[in-house]
Amino acid sequence: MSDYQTKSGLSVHSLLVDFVEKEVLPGLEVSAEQFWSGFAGMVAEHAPTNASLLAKRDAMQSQIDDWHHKYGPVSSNPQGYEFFLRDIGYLVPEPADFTIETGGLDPEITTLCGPQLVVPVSNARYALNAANARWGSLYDAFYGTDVISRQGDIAPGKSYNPARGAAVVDKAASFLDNTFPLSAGSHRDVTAYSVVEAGDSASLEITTAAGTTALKDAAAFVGHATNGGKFEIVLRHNGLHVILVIDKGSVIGGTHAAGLSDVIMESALTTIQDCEDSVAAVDAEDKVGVYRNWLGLMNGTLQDTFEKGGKQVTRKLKQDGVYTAPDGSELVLKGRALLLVRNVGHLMTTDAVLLDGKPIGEGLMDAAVTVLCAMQDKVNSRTGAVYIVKPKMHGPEEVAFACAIFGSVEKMLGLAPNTVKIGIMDEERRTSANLKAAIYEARQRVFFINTGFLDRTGDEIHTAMEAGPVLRKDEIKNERWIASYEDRNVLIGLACGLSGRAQIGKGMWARPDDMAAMMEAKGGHPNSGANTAWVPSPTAATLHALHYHQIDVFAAQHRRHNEAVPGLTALFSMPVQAPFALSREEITRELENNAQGILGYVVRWVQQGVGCSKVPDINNVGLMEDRATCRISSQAVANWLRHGLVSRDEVTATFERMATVVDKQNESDPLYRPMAENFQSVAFRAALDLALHGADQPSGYTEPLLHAARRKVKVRDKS
Ligand SMILES: CC(=O)SCCNC(=O)CCNC(=O)[C@H](O)C(C)(C)COP(=O)(O)OP(=O)(O)OC[C@H]1O[C@@H](n2cnc3c(N)ncnc32)[C@H](O)[C@@H]1OP(=O)(O)O
Ligand SMILES: O=CC(=O)O
Ligand SMILES: [Mg+2]
Repeated sequence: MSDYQTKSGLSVHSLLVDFVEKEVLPGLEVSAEQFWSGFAGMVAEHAPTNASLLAKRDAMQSQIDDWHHKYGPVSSNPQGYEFFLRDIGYLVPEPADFTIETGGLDPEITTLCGPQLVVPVSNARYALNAANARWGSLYDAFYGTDVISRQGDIAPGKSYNPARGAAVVDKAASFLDNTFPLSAGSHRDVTAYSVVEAGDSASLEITTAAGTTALKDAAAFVGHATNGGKFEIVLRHNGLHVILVIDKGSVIGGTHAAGLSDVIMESALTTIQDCEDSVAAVDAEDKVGVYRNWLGLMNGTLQDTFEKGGKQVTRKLKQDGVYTAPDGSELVLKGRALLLVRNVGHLMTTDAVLLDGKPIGEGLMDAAVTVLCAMQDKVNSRTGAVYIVKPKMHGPEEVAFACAIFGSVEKMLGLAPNTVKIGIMDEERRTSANLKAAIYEARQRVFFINTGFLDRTGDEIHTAMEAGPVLRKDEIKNERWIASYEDRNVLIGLACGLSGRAQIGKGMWARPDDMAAMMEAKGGHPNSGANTAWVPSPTAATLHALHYHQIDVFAAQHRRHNEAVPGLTALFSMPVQAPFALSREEITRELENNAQGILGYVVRWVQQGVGCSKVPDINNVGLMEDRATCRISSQAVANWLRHGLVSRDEVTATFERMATVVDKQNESDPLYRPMAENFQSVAFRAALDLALHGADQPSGYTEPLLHAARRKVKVRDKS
């Protein structure tokens, strides 16, 4: 029996047909006929444009390659380079000043500022955790990370260390003193937090050894409730809630004079459920798995049962919190982050659906199916909006194309125009260089712009592949081009009126265990005028939330409003280095570092379908690796190969050597198959090919090789 069924002229994999017809459509006022015929129409309409946009990327890249062959690096003639880019249509005319017009957005997007968590939606356990990461324990975040020293008396140890606990309570008290100062004294000395009712209103009374005091800003007290025997006091600052949990019966509360057992922070205001770079979804089976989780997040039914700490745990979406406001009215606090979904970009195709026997654009399918699932939204947007984050678009034309796709989806599903909002990832060079025009194309539906600096770095290397050898990957980050890219994004966003209307976001913190360093670095994000920034985990969200109490983002945006936007010369200033500026040892070490990262990431992707992993670098620092970070490493090696800093044999030998290191790192994983035993294995070959053939990959993307390898392994494992 064929795996495919004919639906309005498309061949659709039965797994997708069943999912759509049996799991998504029931309960919606969309018939199967309406969905498939609408989908077939939109695929037929958009497939040719999709193909021509991809062809244009390749054509422009080869023109840029030719320019470098003729003139060398950009620095040889910056004005000539810019002129050339205009001439080939890479740079387009800037539109006149305008203000975005998007309506119907939730406050988490427009008026609240806070962390944005990203999670692979394919992993239900993590996806649920990420949705629930709206609220996080500050005590746990302090205790469990290096924001409090892990050395000496306050080291964590195997069981609870009361000295570390005391350091946690002390640090939390400092946060409370800075954010919710008392009229007299310190939160450190509080012996009782009590809600006192007087007539129709209630107030927060605070007692210290010196007597009775209160919050300096009495209006910061916004609610209270008794939940499961714990008394909870809700405070608000910069729009974000903080909950003081009073529980004298608990281990921690029992040691605190006022019984303060935790401080719960409003943490991930928004969470991106990712169908893209943190996910390995290569066929109909995988894609349906991804969509099923997204559906469950939308209709509130997703749950996952797993073992943790020797116990079976079932994780579900959190309910909203209900409190009593000081005036006696009800205060409802949303239990979950506002969920956004990242679709894939315009590049890849999927054989889950065939048109004339050929795979269709995966982005077309993602748009249709993720929006259809979102029509079952019972727990997410209060305005009925659907938030799609669209990655890897090259320039305004591709943004306009994404908007046209969303428009077609709205039409086929009977949704009002502009129900589907777009988050523009500024992560390809042509988008950065034409950002104002790109935002203009989406002005009626844009809900965020953000700097995906990881993909952006990969694209920078790939675009300038022929210009000369690139710097080491950590050095690239410190160059002027990236500072100007970050600044341009904020300043152009402000000029287009995003302040108070949409998010201006910053990128990922890719060292998930280095939270002290994150706290140093990420304060710069709100301070630069970004109202959100990506974090890799719920704990990171709770910690990064502290920054939004320290910094008033709208004031920062106001401060920057009239700052001049850096010009294109700075944006195109990525240097190339003299071929022999590095010692042999430095070259070998960098090559080893890249090889280890690529292998460590790719092997789990290909063998196990894990799209995002924590992989140790050469200094044994755990790095979040996804397709974007892998793009950087593979493009960096490909570039050095192209310019003769390393030879093909050297690259191969290094990958073989590092395979042994990666095998050792994974030795406790029962599902892992060592690579050093067989250098012809699919995983090893895929990793090596990403480097050896990196220069030939479209825009330097990793997914074509990764998908092909994973599909091979899936077929082999099944047979
Ligand atoms: C360039 C880009 O596109 S960046 C965007 C794509 N990247 C991402 O989405 C990164 C998301 N982060 C992750 O996937 C993970 O944090 C990783 C892979 C980096 C590390 O994962 P692990 O090695 O499993 O982390 P670790 O063991 O420290 O922590 C696991 C715990 O943290 C939770 N956790 C970790 N990351 C997340 C997350 N992003 N969302 C929700 N929960 C998370 C897990 O649920 C788990 O808790 P549980 O046992 O209660 O379920
Ligand atoms: O998607 C994010 C990036 O940095 O790339
Ligand atoms: Mg990216």
